[in-house]
Amino acid sequence: MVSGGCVGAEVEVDPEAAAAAAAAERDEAVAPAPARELVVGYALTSKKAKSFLQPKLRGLARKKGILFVAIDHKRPLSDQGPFDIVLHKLTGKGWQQLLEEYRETHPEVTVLDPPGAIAHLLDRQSMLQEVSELDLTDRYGKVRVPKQLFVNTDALSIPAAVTTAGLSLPLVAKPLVAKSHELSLAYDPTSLTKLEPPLVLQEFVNHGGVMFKVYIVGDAIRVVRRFSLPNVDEGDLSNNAGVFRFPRVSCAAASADDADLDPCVAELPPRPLLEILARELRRRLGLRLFNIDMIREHGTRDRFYVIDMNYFPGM
Ligand SMILES: Nc1ncnc2c1ncn2[C@@H]1O[C@H](COP(=O)(O)OP(=O)(O)OP(=O)(O)O)[C@@H](O)[C@H]1O
Ligand SMILES: O=P(O)(O)O[C@H]1[C@H](OP(=O)(O)O)[C@@H](OP(=O)(O)O)[C@@H](O)[C@@H](O)[C@@H]1OP(=O)(O)O
Ligand SMILES: [Mg+2]
Ligand SMILES: [Mg+2]
Repeated sequence: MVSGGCVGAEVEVDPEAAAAAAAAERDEAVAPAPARELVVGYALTSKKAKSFLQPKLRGLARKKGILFVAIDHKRPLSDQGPFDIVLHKLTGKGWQQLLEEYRETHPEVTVLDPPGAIAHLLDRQSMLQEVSELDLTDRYGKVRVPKQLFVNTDALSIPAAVTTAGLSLPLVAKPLVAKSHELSLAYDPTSLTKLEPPLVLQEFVNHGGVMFKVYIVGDAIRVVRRFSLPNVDEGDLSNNAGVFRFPRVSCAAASADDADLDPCVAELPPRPLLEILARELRRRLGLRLFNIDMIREHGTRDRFYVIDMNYFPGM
């Protein structure tokens, strides 16, 4: 290993690492070169390209014969490439149309994922529909969606609409557009009239302040714990009035993987349950690259709720 990051710093060589590097070089020399490079065209914002295409990933990919090539999203894709895979997370209408045309004329290219399927996750009204229809119950647990209501009327009519729909306070108010992360918590009927539709109101489910982020990449599943909002009790309900805004909570939340947590709260959802859920959602949504935010209802072992899904999230 080489220590000292700045130019002119003294370089110290770790003999073990140097030997390993030399061995790897030898292996590379004798290993057969990949038959052909796999070209992955990517259309991402510069922020996303930076967070996703880190040097380590590029290096690993190169070793496996995978090359990442930036796509110019303003030019027809047929004039670029050729690509084996197109990886994208841009939302403009012009881009969507270019991509659809390309999909029709290039069925041999894997587009990750079809724009129509992604659109389903970009709207919080349709986002959780498949989880709700799946209504998964097996011997490992149940997976539900919190009761929710889409609101696109005058804010003054929200309390009545909430009563009619049978939703209980507190409610999490989420902007309809999933790219917006300006969420809030409303404890009382009056604060509901201060919200700004269009939005989705979701019953707040107590879950002990820990959530599970389940990442799905094709057949692979990875789960991590993150801190989340704490439980709300009866006292909080009677003592709090107003709208509590909590923008970008998931970005602020630290990983809860190494924390000293109550095991009943921290236990990861059972793997077989996640496998069925991921397989079914992949099939029903037609997506291969997304994540599911899950919580366990506090005081239960096996009742889970899906509260959010994101296309091509930060991994
Ligand atoms: N129904 C709910 N019950 C309890 N807590 C919730 C509920 N919905 C959201 N939360 C809490 O609020 C956080 C943000 O909600 P959500 O994940 O829907 O927002 P988001 O802005 O789409 O997040 P992301 O950055 O993951 O896209 C969750 O991570 C969780 O801590
Ligand atoms: O950059 P992007 O637009 O993809 O931002 C995504 C972000 O990933 P990044 O870390 O790669 O930026 C993710 O963050 P972490 O959960 O990993 O903290 C997550 O918040 C997604 O919900 C965001 O996607 P969006 O909901 O806005 O589409
Ligand atoms: Mg989320
Ligand atoms: Mg989200």
